[in-house]
Amino acid sequence: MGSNATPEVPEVLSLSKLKVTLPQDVYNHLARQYPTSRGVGGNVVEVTTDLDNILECMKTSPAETCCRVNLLKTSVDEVIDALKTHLSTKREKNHETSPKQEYSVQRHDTIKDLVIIRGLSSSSRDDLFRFSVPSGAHATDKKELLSGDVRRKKGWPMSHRVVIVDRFCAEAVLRGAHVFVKGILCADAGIKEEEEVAVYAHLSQNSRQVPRGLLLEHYFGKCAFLGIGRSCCKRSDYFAQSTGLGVAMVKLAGPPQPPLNAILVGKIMLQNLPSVVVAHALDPKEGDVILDMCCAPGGKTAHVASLIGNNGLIIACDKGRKKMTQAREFFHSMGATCIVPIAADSTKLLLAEAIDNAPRPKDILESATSENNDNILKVNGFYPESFDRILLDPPCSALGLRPKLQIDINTTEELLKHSEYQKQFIRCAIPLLKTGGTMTYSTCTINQSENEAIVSFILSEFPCMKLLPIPDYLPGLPALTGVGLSDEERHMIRRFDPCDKNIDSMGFFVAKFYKQ
Ligand SMILES: C[S@@+](CC[C@H](N)C(=O)[O-])C[C@H]1O[C@@H](n2cnc3c(N)ncnc32)[C@H](O)[C@@H]1O
Repeated sequence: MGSNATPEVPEVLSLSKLKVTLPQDVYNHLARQYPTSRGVGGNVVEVTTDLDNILECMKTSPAETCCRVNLLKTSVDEVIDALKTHLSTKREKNHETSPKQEYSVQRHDTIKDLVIIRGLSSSSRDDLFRFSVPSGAHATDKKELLSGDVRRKKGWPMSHRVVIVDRFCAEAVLRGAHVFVKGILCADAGIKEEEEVAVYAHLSQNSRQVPRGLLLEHYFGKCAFLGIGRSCCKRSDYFAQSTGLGVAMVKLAGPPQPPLNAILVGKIMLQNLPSVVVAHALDPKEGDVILDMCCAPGGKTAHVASLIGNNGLIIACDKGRKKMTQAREFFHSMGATCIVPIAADSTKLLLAEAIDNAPRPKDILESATSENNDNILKVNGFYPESFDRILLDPPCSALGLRPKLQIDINTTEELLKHSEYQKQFIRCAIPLLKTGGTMTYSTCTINQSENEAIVSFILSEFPCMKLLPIPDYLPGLPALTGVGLSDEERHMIRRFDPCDKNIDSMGFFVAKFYKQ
């Protein structure tokens, strides 16, 4: 930098001041999809929304935590009792109460295996940014920090030393995780074990990288305040170790998240509400032969097994072999014995035209072997008309996931590529489905071209496929207008907006089809 250049200063923001942005053409593409209101139908309510509201809500986690109860191992009542006891017990040793956060634990109004946990204090603690928190026993020795006016001018707190984490770590923290050392990029000098620190998320601008281990005075990036935590080790250990806890979060700038780590393992699964809606929309029956085409990490597959009490056959497929070995472990931990994991490209699972006496899925599995001694069967595919139900939850732009502090999509073409890939799964799924069978399609994106436009594609390209109404007891909004779906069709679908005041959840889409 030349001597006349303005010295760089970091951009230090509170979560409420942070704006999640999109490249202009992506913004325009999405903004065109959002009319100002949608109709009312069943338990579906009218909503006025726009893309800016959605982007604003994306920064924080949903205020409610959803625990899906694994009915294979426990009951909803047992889970509610255990969660109430757990959340009312002091956890000072783990730094998790200061002051103690109260939570309500309730059965969901209409979904039989869902328990909702909600923090009872104000939903957001962005005010912490002003550092009005009283200095506790572990507060920083302020004298050490008051040395520089520079520090104040740069916008760093005078009351706490600072730790800056990468974005992925930051998003996990806003969902209730602690900071693991490998997520820490930069920290003030002199941080001691047990010291209270202010934690920030680094948001890279123009792909600007921050080398791990940087001292705070050398940091000039853009960052947002996440909350206050207690350091689990001294500063040098952050960067000397590759695993372990770096900072235990004490107060979050976003909605409080209940501490549920390692609680009721195998008996509950933390899932977002719309993800729970998917298996209920599929409505599996005992004895069904079901294909889950994109199953990893496996939350929805395990849910389907829970709903049929292991009485049926679920073939769970994902392209990644490693993902499938992990999914197999997960299914085992959930007691989901009716799931057979396979690793394959689901867009290529369709074998030749229907043949007389074609082997059924069960026969194909019985004659398959595992190539790598990892119990993942090698299967080349299945014959047409093989499955009673198909669950298709394909890769998508994930523009509904929360919290999201930054969006990685650069062009509209990237969005359009997702929908082309989704169509490949559909072209394979429909012949594999039995006549009279049903298919549930879901994504975790708000992008209409991967949602409503895919429904239109299925209805126009495959006359054998009809939309089926998702039952009224399952919450959600109707589909967007603009891609030729009738009002009746839009109300058969469930869409979830991140900014919906009635269901504070992530962006999601679920549609169900019948093959006639
Ligand atoms: C949205 S995720 C599925 C999440 C999963 N249904 C759940 O609830 O845990 C999409 C998955 O599709 C997988 N995938 C991508 N391309 C695939 C392909 N051609 N065949 C099978 N799986 C694929 C990815 O590996 C990823 O795990």
